[in-house]
Amino acid sequence: MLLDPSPKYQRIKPVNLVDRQWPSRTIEHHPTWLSTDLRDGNQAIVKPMSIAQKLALFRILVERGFRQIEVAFPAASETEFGFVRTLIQNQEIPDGVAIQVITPARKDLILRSFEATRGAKHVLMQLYSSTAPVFRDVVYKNTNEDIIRMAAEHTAFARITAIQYSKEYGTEFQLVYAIEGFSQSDMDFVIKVCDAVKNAWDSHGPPTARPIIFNLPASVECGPANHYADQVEYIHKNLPNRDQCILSVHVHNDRGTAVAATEQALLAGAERVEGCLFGNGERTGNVDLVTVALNLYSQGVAPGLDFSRMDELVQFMTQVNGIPVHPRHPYAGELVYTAFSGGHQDGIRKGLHLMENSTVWAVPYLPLDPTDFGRVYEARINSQSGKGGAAYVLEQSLDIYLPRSMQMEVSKAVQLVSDSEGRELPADEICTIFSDLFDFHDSVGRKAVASTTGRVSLQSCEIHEETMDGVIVVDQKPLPFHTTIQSPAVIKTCLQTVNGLGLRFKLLEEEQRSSILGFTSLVHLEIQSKTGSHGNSWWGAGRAKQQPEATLRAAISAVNGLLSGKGIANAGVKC
Ligand SMILES: CC(=O)SCCNC(=O)CCNC(=O)[C@H](O)C(C)(C)COP(=O)(O)OP(=O)(O)OC[C@H]1O[C@@H](n2cnc3c(N)ncnc32)[C@H](O)[C@@H]1OP(=O)(O)O
Ligand SMILES: CC(C)C(=O)C(=O)O
Repeated sequence: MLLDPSPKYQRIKPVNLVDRQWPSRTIEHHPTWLSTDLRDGNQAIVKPMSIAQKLALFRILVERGFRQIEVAFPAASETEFGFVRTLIQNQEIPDGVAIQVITPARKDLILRSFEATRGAKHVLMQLYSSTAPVFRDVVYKNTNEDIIRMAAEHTAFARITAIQYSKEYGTEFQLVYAIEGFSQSDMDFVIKVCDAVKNAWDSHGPPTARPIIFNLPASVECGPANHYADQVEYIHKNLPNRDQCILSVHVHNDRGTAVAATEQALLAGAERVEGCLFGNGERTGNVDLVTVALNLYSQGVAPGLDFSRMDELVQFMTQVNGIPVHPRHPYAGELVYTAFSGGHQDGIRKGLHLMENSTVWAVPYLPLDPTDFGRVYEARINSQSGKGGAAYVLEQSLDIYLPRSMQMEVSKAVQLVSDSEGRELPADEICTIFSDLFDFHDSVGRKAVASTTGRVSLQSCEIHEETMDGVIVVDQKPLPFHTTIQSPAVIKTCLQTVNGLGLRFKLLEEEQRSSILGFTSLVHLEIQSKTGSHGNSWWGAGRAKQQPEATLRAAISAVNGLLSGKGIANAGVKC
């Protein structure tokens, strides 16, 4: 790299825009979208798509809501030409969907493009030529006058050809004129070219119902997004007959600001956006239509495109383009609805709980609801995670909702493993850690059933209408019991049964919850010394089809935990 890059790289000269309006506007409606996945996306991949692949993608684009689709560069190859023919001959283009094809301003290629579209209903015929000095001097090696003449002549040729093909095949042709290199051009010169194009189109046939679309690309994004918006606003304000034209933008992502440039251009007066799904396309790609659309969605603006089955789309596009979607890609990446860090997990979990009673999305760290796109929020647990993350995993995996002190104990145990082993802990392992820690008895038997290794276990229990009988084994000695089924009575019976151990247990708290999985009980006991002084406390967890059994299992688990030396130091000595 150069210490001083200024002699090599010249700064783009911003347009002199007086009384700029776009910064204080907001976007209220979605633009007209055009997907160029089958053209710009396809011209920039190692193995361009086959006709079958293009057809599958075309159907997906239609299904996801695109009404304008650039399908090919027909003059490029037999495959491109053949694809357009296939679409038309097989009647693949639904009513209301317009196909776009692109051609350079060269008569033979324009003709070939018209030939490809024979018989289609509504065709957007996109011609392109450049107004940028670097193209004029390096590629065309001509003058500004030549550029204007070239644009006008080829537009006139396209108009005459369009009239002829319309007569023969009933096709409605709409002109799209792309000013290649727009953002590197002088804006007054762009206006001259656009004006010449419009005059050529209008003067070579009767008025057309569909307005000309002027496509204003950042063919190479080489200036800041705000400069691009200024350029678009300049055209918007100064183009003659502005109300008879549509302004379209087509931004590449060379500076990584294609989305910002597109959004700002919409504020500045653009009405139509061309781009690709997930930002495919030449070099750094075209603007990502998924991001632009979902940025609107996140502001409460209906985007007119459907991304509700995001993973399917990612999978399809990855396979057809041979280019993966980055795990952190906005809205679509594998990791964008995932939190590893404790603070984020805590905020998201609290937010999701509050959303159960709210309709306005307000979840910290999650700008949108992943379920809108067929995704779910994932808390993934490593050494950066806190209690909220593990608690969320248990809620999702075991349908178990822990009080704060239990969460803290689980978190300590999880942290011990994840930090010492330097790895992520999968949900199953977290369930096992929890089950082992709190001797979780799940007699419903869904997941993670801890085997009872404690001194106390439940051998049998039978629940009648009002009472419960059974046998608790204490140090291998079976002890029958009989109790009413209310929780305090059940816990009391359990504690009386284990009295023979010579220890005193006191009930501190009990929590119950029912769901389709059964009843879940959490019992918090304190162990007390013979003199009655307070010792540590510990929780037990139990689940069963009937509440009294769940409570009994939880009480036994808590006793076992305390007997094995586990304990939260509450108020006194560790027993
Ligand atoms: C910015 C964009 O993405 S535009 C789309 C670009 N996409 C593609 O190029 C994919 C398909 N392209 C092709 O199949 C071929 O390049 C073709 C059929 C268009 C032309 O092929 P060739 O005749 O072999 O020309 P080649 O590609 O080597 O060079 C381009 C020629 O077109 C000229 N040209 C470039 N842009 C334009 C234009 N907008 N209008 C007219 N001529 C142009 C160049 O000056 C050059 O002319 P030259 O041969 O007199 O120097
Ligand atoms: C020709 C236009 C549409 C284009 O693809 C570009 O300039 O990038």
